[in-house]
Amino acid sequence: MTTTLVVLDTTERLRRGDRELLVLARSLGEAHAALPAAPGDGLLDELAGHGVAAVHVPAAGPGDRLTTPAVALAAAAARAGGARTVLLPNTPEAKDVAARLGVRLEAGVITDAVGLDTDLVATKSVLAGGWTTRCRATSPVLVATVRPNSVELPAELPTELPAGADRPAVHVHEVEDTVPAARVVGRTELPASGRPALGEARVVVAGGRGTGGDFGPLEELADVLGGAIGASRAAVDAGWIGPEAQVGQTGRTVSPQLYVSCGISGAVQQRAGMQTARVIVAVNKDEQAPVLEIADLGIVGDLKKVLPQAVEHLRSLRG
Ligand SMILES: Cc1cc2nc3c(=O)[nH]c(=O)nc-3n(C[C@H](O)[C@H](O)[C@H](O)COP(=O)(O)OP(=O)(O)OC[C@H]3O[C@@H](n4cnc5c(N)ncnc54)[C@H](O)[C@@H]3O)c2cc1C
Repeated sequence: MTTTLVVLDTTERLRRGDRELLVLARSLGEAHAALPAAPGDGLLDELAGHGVAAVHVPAAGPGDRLTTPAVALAAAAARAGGARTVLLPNTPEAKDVAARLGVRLEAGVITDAVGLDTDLVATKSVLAGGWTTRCRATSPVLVATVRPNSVELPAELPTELPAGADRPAVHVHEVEDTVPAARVVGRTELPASGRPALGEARVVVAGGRGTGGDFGPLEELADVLGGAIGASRAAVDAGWIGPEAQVGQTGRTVSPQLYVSCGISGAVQQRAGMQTARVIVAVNKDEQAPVLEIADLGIVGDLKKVLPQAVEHLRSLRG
């Protein structure tokens, strides 16, 4: 049975994106996980529930160094476990780890995957989302970063140790990390919005110049749907919303189940960040807007009228 190593950056609970990687790893064979520090029993139980056979941790925590500790650990864990595939999230930090890990393991690296089949053929959305391609590494080891919301999760998600199951074996690695690295000199917490993180949200409601700067109706819709708020660059440049909300070529890439585009024309740079959404709903008052070419459902109308109606309808459906 081949082994797949999943590189996670949590030591507490699994997030949805972590679970997707673990489900994908199990579909390929035996799953191992690399964690930045020793996990608590709760996390070990969750990992056991996902069928993880072994957990790899460093003898010393990551300290204030960026990237290189994770690379050193993942390389040691991949070698020790004989991993054929290493899976990581699709975050900028994890892509940085993936690139360096590819060098260390002499592995082919595939980023932005939206699927990976049992023959290790990855599906990618490329050229600003205009093409879907399939590719495969010719090296013995594959390192891949996978976009969130690419893997269907089972309806029942294990959160505790299944009856009769053992906790995964924990392997501690003395990793030598002598490579020069950037150091963390300070941290600023983003204010909590109560909404899911944009990169992992299953629903994204995004606004552009057409909002005129009023994101209130979008926030109401996002809250009814349990979604995150995104934005076009025009909205960010206008100062209506922070840059962390920007979706597109120079912003975040999102791949939610549902992307509701509101008052966004659908320029190619915006599409680059959202075209792999499973369902795209666009609200635009211009029936010629390019976004309507890629929308599964297009609503031609003023978002200030359409969105409150949608919110009212959704609320009435939920009683
Ligand atoms: C190098 C580069 C990188 C870029 N990166 C990004 C990026 O990462 N993300 C990004 O988004 N853009 C990016 N852009 C900018 C991109 O080209 C567009 O300029 C931008 O996406 C336009 O934003 P918008 O659709 O909100 O605004 P507009 O293009 O002005 O569109 C506004 C839309 O709102 C509609 N509208 C107006 N009023 C209403 C209303 N009341 N109700 C409903 N609809 C209404 C209009 O019909 C129109 O379609 C980049 C550009 C460059 C050159």
